[in-house]
Amino acid sequence: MATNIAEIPVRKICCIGAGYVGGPTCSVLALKCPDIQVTVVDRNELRINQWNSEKLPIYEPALEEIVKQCRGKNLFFSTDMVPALKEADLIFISVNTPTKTFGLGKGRAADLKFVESCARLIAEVCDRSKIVVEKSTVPVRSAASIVNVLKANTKPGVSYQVLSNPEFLAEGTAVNDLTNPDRVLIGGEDSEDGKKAISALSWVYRHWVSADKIIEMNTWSSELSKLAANAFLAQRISSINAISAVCEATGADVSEVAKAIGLDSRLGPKFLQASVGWGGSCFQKDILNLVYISESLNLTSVAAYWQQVIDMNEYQKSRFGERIVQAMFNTITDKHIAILGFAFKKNTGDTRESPAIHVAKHLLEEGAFLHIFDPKVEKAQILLDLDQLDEESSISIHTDPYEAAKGTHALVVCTEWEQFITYDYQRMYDSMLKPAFVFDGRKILDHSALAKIGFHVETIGKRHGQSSQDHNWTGTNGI
Ligand SMILES: NC(=O)C1=CN([C@@H]2O[C@H](COP(=O)(O)OP(=O)(O)OC[C@H]3O[C@@H](n4cnc5c(N)ncnc54)[C@H](O)[C@@H]3O)[C@@H](O)[C@H]2O)C=CC1
Ligand SMILES: O=C(O)[C@H]1O[C@H](OP(=O)(O)OP(=O)(O)OC[C@H]2O[C@@H](n3ccc(=O)[nH]c3=O)[C@H](O)[C@@H]2O)[C@H](O)[C@@H](O)[C@@H]1O
Repeated sequence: MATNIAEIPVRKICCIGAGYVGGPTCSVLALKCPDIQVTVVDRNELRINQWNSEKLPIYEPALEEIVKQCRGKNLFFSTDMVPALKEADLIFISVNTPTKTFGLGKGRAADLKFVESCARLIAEVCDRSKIVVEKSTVPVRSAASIVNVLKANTKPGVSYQVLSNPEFLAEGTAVNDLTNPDRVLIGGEDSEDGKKAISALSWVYRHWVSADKIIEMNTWSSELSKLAANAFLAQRISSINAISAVCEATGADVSEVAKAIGLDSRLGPKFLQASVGWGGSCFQKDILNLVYISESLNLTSVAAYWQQVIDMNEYQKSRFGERIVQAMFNTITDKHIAILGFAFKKNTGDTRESPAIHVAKHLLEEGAFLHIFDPKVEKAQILLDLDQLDEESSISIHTDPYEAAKGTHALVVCTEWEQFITYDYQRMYDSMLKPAFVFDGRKILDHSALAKIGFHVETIGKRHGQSSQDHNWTGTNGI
């Protein structure tokens, strides 16, 4: 007889995918739910070995302590997927959903092959009913495909409920975001079994999240909300970055403009930090996915609107690289440049879609030698990102920022690491070639202090050498 979903108590959870989402999410889940056994499985043996070792595969503040506290008690990492899936009452699918690199939708659509292979494996091995939760970010209506694959391969007497439960954590603050989420979305089928499955997952979150933050909705709304949230966040940064270009051309200061905008309570101050451009594994791929979905639905104006958010980001990254060359007398051939920060943001070692990659490649193409320092990114990763596996001659990777700066013509800040703010820039200046430049792509340094030392300073959204009352510029409209 088929097990009814209503009869499934959640005692054991299995999560497929031990990445930036699966690892931290399940670690916090295990910490907050001592009555639930959580097993994170992955086919990548190296990654699983790292989760079981002293040095975790990813860096996230406070994560190591949680893993150490729960691992071996109610938190397990394993490559042995079949028993973990068979035993679980609830399964999270938390695998990567990258942009397709070939075939229909190449360069834009999300590749769901990993999600589909999880659904196939679940149906093949499980002999009792389960709740399957889509944690990965997926195109709207993906749950329907998962249901189809499960139904077509299900063993007799077994049934599934598929829920959408997108993740909103940001890297570098994952533990805090998971512990204190703004909201938890749970999308499910509008049926009795669907509602029971939603209640079961809701019960898991209720161990530490208050009921008012757990939002139940239809599956498609939940899937689309995730793509929309990322698109809105990236759009805000692209918007302030677009304004930064206007500031540089007019004498306005983007920090002052951002402050003024953010004080409007309807807009709020967050995600208005102008930068060298946004990076990370998800904004680009999720917006491309939204563009592709819109085009597929013949919503061409909608597609063009969101595409512009990406185009503006490309423009910003290129603009910064060009500005470095221009300021250094229009040539950087054979010049030595130190790059401070290679991760896509502070407090992570992740370099996926990092703007630093774009800037570094631009400088290399112009013939510069790069001296790169990042507190958390491994040397091998930087060389891989810059396609420099065989030939290292134009790049040196440093473990000390002062060594990276020594003998260079310029410092280029690509990541907003807090320790960069308090470095001894006089010491760096003394060891550099003159004139010595600073290009602050994150607007984190004290520019007047740097100018006093003798640096030529350039930053985003502000003219070089501009005083706050410089009103001499005359715009093209004569004002
Ligand atoms: N990185 C982030 O901050 C966030 C990511 N997301 C979404 O979460 C999903 C996962 O992202 P990440 O954790 O960053 O990816 P990731 O690449 O770090 O980890 C995914 C893991 O899944 C494993 N995997 C893939 N197919 C598998 C299979 N068939 N069987 C077993 N293991 C398999 C891979 O080996 C990899 O270790 C994506 O859809 C992403 O868009 C959502 C919110 C935040
Ligand atoms: O789906 C995802 O992967 C996640 O994507 C982002 O998180 P993440 O990419 O980890 O980091 P963010 O803090 O959003 O930063 C993204 C990029 O924007 C840049 N940024 C951010 C804020 C800002 O004001 N200016 C700015 O340039 C950051 O430096 C970084 O390069 C979202 O913030 C998460 O909610 C979401 O879950």
